[in-house]
Amino acid sequence: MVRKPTLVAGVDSSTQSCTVVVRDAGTGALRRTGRASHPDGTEVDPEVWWDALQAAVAAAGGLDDVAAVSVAGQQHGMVVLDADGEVIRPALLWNDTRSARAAEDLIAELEPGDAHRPGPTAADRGGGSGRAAGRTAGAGRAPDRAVDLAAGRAAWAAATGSVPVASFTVTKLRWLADHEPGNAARVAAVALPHDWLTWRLAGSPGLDRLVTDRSEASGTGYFDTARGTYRRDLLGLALRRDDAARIVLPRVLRAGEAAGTGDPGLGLGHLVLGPGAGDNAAAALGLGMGPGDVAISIGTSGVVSAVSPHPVADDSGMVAGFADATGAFLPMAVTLNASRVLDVVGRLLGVDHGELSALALAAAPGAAGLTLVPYLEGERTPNLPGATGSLLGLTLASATRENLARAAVEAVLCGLADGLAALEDVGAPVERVRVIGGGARSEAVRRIAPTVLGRPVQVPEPGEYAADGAARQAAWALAGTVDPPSWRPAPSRTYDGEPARHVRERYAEVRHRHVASPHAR
Ligand SMILES: Nc1ncnc2c1ncn2[C@@H]1O[C@H](COP(=O)(O)OP(=O)(O)O)[C@@H](O)[C@H]1O
Ligand SMILES: O=C(CO)[C@@H](O)[C@H](O)COP(=O)(O)O
Repeated sequence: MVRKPTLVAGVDSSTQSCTVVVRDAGTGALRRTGRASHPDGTEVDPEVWWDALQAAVAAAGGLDDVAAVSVAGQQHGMVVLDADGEVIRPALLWNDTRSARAAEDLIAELEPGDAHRPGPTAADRGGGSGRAAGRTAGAGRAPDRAVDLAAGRAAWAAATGSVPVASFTVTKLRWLADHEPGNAARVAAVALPHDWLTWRLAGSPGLDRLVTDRSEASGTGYFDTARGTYRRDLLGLALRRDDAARIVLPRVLRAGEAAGTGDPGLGLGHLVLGPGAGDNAAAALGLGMGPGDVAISIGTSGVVSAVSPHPVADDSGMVAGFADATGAFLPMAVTLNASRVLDVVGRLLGVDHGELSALALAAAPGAAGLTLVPYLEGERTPNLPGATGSLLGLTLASATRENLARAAVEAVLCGLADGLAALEDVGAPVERVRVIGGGARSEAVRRIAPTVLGRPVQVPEPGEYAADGAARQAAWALAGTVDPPSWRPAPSRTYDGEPARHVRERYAEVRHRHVASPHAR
């Protein structure tokens, strides 16, 4: 009798869509996929993610014959739950910049003495001491602008591994406290998109059954990434609550640790649930990344991430010191403007992605001096949440469709090249660079990337690497082994090209002038 292979599923609940892959647990071979769209917007009712997940599962042929599932998701989104487990308000996503001012306030409020708080925090024991915790109790204190922001940035980097920006959960919680104090007072638990979806798959049991993993916890802004412990004093500081010890935070599972089983009431009782991960950490697992490997993901966000055996803490805020899904670290630089820049320029030109790519490749490097500063949604790296975009260098000669298409591709890649340089500056090992995400489907992106980055890039065959990583994690949780299963890495093609230094130099100069100008904001 031929034994049926064991199947596992991986979910990627990303900004624009939900993707499900079903793979062979032993070999990693792809069996089925399904996809459903998410709505536009930076404020979303989590229920739509649940609906999309179910639609994507159905499109992937269901989970009846699947033994384990794990969920990867867009990072940082604030899902606040009341004591009954009900969502208090729509989630604020990673690309919602309304909490930019809150980020600045929080930076100003943390002092160097608050950075280290080893072991269980005072707040964990139900009390509060020290300056940060004291300010928690003294909720409402206006931030002192005289406090040195540089010292605050250093204190946050030392405390959590990252300097908070509007994307981080901690700043969204401060925004909630300042703008919706009634909602902030009702918060009984804070989850991230993937934590919440895993909890829903388990049947929405008690809040104490919420789980997460290091990669996600490290993106909250209230987790000490190097030590692997929550900083409840920072949670209380953000929410202006002195009872932060009572707020439920998802239990942080070990890499590969099972999160229990699915809900029998939903027909999922046979499923082992994996711990899940942030989408970038899941993609690293899906690509089989190790130290020296870098992934450049061109999705809604532009992400440059590298696996590092050591934690990273960058005071400048260019690099976020996150964790990965295997027990190591995943420092990353993240831009807000990536694939959507190509989408919008394609729309302006009235062309689809293929035609946009052909136009860009028909122009010369540097687009005859036409340079796009692509801050169409503000920007996160560098931290310019209020910035706008700009197109400079228009002349009778440069104003062509080809040059505009090229300027868009070069702009996205220049932002990512700056991120790669920032990772190298903080000592992240950089040996092999791979380009993934929806934007990597563009021939122009693939061919122009090595010229802008100044090094060859590998482009794995088009795939759903975050969902694949989640599937590998599901197989890992099912096997209960120390290491994840060995799956054959996806074949990739190497792209190389003559470095075009002038493109980055011109971009840097134009960007600098634009950001300094009063018209930029
Ligand atoms: N051939 C292509 N060229 C450029 N961009 C593309 C192409 N195909 C898809 N995209 C873009 O990629 C994005 C989706 O990529 P994805 O990595 O799934 O994003 P996310 O994870 O943020 O949801 C969309 O903005 C889409 O328009
Ligand atoms: O905020 C970050 C990482 O810090 C983003 O990378 C989100 O995780 C969203 O990812 P995509 O939907 O663009 O893949």
